Amino acid sequence: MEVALSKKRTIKVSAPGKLILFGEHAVVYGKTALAACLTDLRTTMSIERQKGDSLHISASIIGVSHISFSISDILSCLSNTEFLKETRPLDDTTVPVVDAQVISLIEQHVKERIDKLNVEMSSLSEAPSPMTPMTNMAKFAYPTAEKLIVEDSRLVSLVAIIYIYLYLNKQDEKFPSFKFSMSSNLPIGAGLGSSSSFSVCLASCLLYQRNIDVEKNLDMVNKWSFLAEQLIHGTPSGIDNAVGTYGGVVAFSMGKIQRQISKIPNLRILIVNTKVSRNTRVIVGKVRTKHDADPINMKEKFNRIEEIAATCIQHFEDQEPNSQSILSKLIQDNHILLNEIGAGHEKLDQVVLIASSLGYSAKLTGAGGGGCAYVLLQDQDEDRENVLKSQLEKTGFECYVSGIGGKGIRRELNF
Ligand SMILES: Nc1ncnc2c1ncn2[C@@H]1O[C@H](COP(=O)(O)OP(=O)(O)OP(=O)(O)O)[C@@H](O)[C@H]1O
Ligand SMILES: C[C@@](O)(CCO)CC(=O)[O-]
Repeated sequence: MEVALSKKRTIKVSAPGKLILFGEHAVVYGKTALAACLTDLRTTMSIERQKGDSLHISASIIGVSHISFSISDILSCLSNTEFLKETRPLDDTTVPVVDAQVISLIEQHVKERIDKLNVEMSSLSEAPSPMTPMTNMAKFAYPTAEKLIVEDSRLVSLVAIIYIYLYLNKQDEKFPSFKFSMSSNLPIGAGLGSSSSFSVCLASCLLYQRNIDVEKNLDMVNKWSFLAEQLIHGTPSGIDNAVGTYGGVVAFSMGKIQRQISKIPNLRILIVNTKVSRNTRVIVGKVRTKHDADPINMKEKFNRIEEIAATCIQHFEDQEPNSQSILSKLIQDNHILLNEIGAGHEKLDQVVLIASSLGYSAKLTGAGGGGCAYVLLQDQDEDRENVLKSQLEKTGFECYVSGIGGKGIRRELNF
């Protein structure tokens, strides 16, 4: 495989968010889940080659309007590790791994850079801060023996960019200088796969820059985006990045897509954001604690969740003309089970209640604990839908309409 640096100056791609129809959390324990990519909610990223010795990152969506890192500074903070010396040809057999020591050093470097920038900026009166303060100071722990605390939720994305950039370019003598820019119309940390769409874009841009034709090597995108997801989430099942990479509607279990579902009915779905911020890593950890305390009971619930997903897949494949009432029941049952395993939140129940008072079914989607739910809309009853939307919005929720299915990773520039 050709791994020379691309001569193209700018690479631009987009990747979709995802909607888990059935099976979140159970999928982390090897069960089958059903998920679809969100046609109209996407993250876009571009990488531009530039002169010099820096990585410049612009990502207002996560509160970073602009920040730059000197590549030689990053390399010198890793000089006592083996990471840069261990080079392997970049082909589809390379399995990227999370190196806790390297991650820790990069993270420290990122923090120091942010602190330095903040000090510099605060000394300039009236100057806009490059780092918008975030109110939600989520705490993360990496999936290794060595527990690292990252105090700011944007930090992990910067660490992921630097780590995967180094990984994919370390076989060269000279590291290229890039400018990364990203934007998104997905809500962040709301269960719609904002992190996976970011991860898929990051992997694709960096692979394109290595001259790898991403559209012909989706398995590589999936593998490298899974690495970014591990940095952000800890122990993801891989469903989110698989949907973002391959697109469509998929049945996923045991780390891979088992089936692309081609015969999907024309589902009309309303996505409702409770605006309760939460973090997937934390909610997955909470479910894990419950599982470890009572594995038999939790496994039984995961089995029931899997049965729900399997019933839905069967209905889609059989092209049942009257699947609405069956789907409604599956949605209600799955939501109850998600509450029982510890993924619920009172605001999500409020969405379900409002929906059911008007004859609709709804369930949480994604990790839960806040974030989003979806409502299955029915025949075109515009008046009733308008009442539903206005009641949800009056309660303080935000509604989105998006198609499901379609393309995963997509080139946005003809490069
Ligand atoms: N557009 C983006 N650009 C850079 N980083 C992002 C972007 N979107 C998400 N992230 C990273 O992902 C983290 C949020 O991930 P999290 O998994 O909690 O939310 P989610 O992906 O929306 O939810 P879920 O995994 O349940 O679908 C953010 O804190 C940030 O580090
Ligand atoms: C909660 C979860 O099942 C879905 C998050 O979008 C976690 C995962 O599969 O990695």
